Amino acid sequence: MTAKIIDGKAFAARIRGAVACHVSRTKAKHGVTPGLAVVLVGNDPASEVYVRAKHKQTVEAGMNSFEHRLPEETSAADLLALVARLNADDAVDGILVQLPLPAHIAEAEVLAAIDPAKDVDGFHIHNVGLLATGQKAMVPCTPLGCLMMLKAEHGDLSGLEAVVIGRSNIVGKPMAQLLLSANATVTIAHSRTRDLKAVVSRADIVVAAVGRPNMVKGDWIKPGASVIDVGINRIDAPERGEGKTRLTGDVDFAAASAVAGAITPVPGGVGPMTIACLLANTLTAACRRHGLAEPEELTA
Ligand SMILES: Nc1nc2c(c(=O)[nH]1)N[C@@H](CN(C=O)c1ccc(C(=O)N[C@@H](CCC(=O)O)C(=O)O)cc1)CN2
Repeated sequence: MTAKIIDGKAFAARIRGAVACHVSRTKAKHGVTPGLAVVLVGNDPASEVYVRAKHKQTVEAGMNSFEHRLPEETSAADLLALVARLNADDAVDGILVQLPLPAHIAEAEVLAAIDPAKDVDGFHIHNVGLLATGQKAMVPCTPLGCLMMLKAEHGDLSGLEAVVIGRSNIVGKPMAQLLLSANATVTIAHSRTRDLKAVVSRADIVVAAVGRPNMVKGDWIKPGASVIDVGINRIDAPERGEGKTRLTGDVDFAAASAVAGAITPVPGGVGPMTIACLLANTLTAACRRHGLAEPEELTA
């Protein structure tokens, strides 16, 4: 079997289009322009790229973008003071603090300071709890994007065997909760899982989010399974010239795509969905804050 390649770039473009449509309606009918505030502390080059892309795509969707760039040496107190101002700012519907933060700032304390209603990352413990108990929450962007792709592939996920490899708070755990809410039978595998190959090979859905290049082998995949590769690993690429690098996922793409039914590539798979879902979450947060109908097709 040769797998269908799930085109995350095209999927994300469709979501951004749907967000833009909703935004133009909320502006015209209700005079509400959703606003997203993104906070970047320091100069991490990858974070710079993501924050620039967030600003551009937010503006393209017709929303207000408020960018806050703070120096590396910013104190936790100053960052918390900015978060408090954004919480109180009525023009701001969504707040995102770009991760990772510099080592001297405790991430958990900053995430806990964000108003849960504006927590478009879905990382606040309040939203984590709502998601875990099957209630309406702000859902983390990357798992939300993965769920959208899986629903587009399968329709109903009821009864399917899903294996999530990785137990991070940002991807693995919320992904498992979403799959469970969609009535899949869910296993979370991790670094201590015994016989990972056996666990993965019974899955109809594999979500790999471990951050280890090409860890999931082609002969682990059940024929016809859907494989969602969340890993974005930069590795050396001497074949491209001296000192060159390239991105690769957590899955051995060439081998897995000969067996799977559908698979996401890296780059161009899950990555672009993360920002598209951030825009969707910002619109959802704005609708909830202003008592407007939510864009059902853009939520979990
Ligand atoms: N507060 C947050 N911080 C971080 C998150 C997050 O969801 N919230 N996720 C990641 C970074 N990220 C968005 O912030 C992100 C990562 C990757 C992509 C993406 O489109 N990747 C492309 C490849 C890009 C490249 O060439 O480098 C792809 O996979 O095709 C978008 C957003 C960590 N921090």
